[in-house]
Amino acid sequence: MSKYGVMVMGPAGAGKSTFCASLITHLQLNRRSAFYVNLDPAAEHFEHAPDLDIKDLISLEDVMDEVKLGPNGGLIYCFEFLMENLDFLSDALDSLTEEYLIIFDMPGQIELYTHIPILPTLVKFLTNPGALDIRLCAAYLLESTFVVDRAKYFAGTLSAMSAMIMLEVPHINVLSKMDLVKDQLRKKDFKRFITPDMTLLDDDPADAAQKKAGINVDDQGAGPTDSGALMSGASFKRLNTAVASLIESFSMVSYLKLDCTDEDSVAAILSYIDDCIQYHEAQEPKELAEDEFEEE
Ligand SMILES: Nc1nc2c(ncn2[C@@H]2O[C@H](COP(=O)(O)OP(=O)(O)OP(=O)(O)O)[C@@H](O)[C@H]2O)c(=O)[nH]1
Ligand SMILES: [Mg+2]
Repeated sequence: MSKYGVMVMGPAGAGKSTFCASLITHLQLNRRSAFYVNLDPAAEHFEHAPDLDIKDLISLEDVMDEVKLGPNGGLIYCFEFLMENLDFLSDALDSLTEEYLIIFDMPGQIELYTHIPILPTLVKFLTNPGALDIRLCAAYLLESTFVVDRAKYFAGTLSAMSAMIMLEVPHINVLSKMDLVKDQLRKKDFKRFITPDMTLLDDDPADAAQKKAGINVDDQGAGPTDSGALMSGASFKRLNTAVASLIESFSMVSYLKLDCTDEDSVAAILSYIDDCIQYHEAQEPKELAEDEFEEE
């Protein structure tokens, strides 16, 4: 029997846990079952108590105390420990029926999504048809406030693309915290950021600010120290242009918009997730209880 799940990923503070909480609330309001798995060994506060918490297996605090690692090395240690104890996941998830949406709340350390092969192995284990057989969708969140800084936006998009290529499961990319940019950017202007392309660099507000400060951003021949600062000047612009061109040529990333304060927005993201994993196709028609039947 297939199971259904979504793995919520993205950089630190992107709004992953908030989205998981809004998603669970929305599922509950729509009489759907959620199973919330916290895989962040440092997470302390939850709006909905996790049904399964990695901290019951290993906590970052203990690792940092006992193995004397820092927070990032400690996180990698926790995940390596999880990979050696996968029964912790299979024991809890094995009995779930196809009615459930299993929600994995991931940590925000970016190295987990880019250059360490732990996540692909974990995803392979979760989706293996001979074992848990979870139809999994990855949801990669990026903060919508990043659009104000083009360099950040393209760097974030590159990390989303890297996660997409690495995981090989259906994937959606989401610009979170839309309520924070709604007033600054008109809908029409925001549309440009849904599909990243190089034209977004044409009117980079950072260029104007740098020109005002007397930094040369246009000199094609300028070297790496032309501006005196590493994150500005012509060479930095060339780097951004190269990254933007790479993203455009792959043409893999486009974004959905999410505002967790708006239930319709959460519902829209859920319907994309449902489509990706074909959740509805596996559901048995539900019989209504007598009082619900009368209500209908
Ligand atoms: N305005 C606004 N704030 C949000 C939204 N989503 C999350 N936040 C805030 O952003 C901060 C970080 O949110 P989290 O959900 O903890 O982010 P996270 O990605 O789980 O963070 P880590 O697990 O630490 O990587 C919190 O202060 C949230 O209240 C949103 O849709 N709108
Ligand atoms: Mg979190």
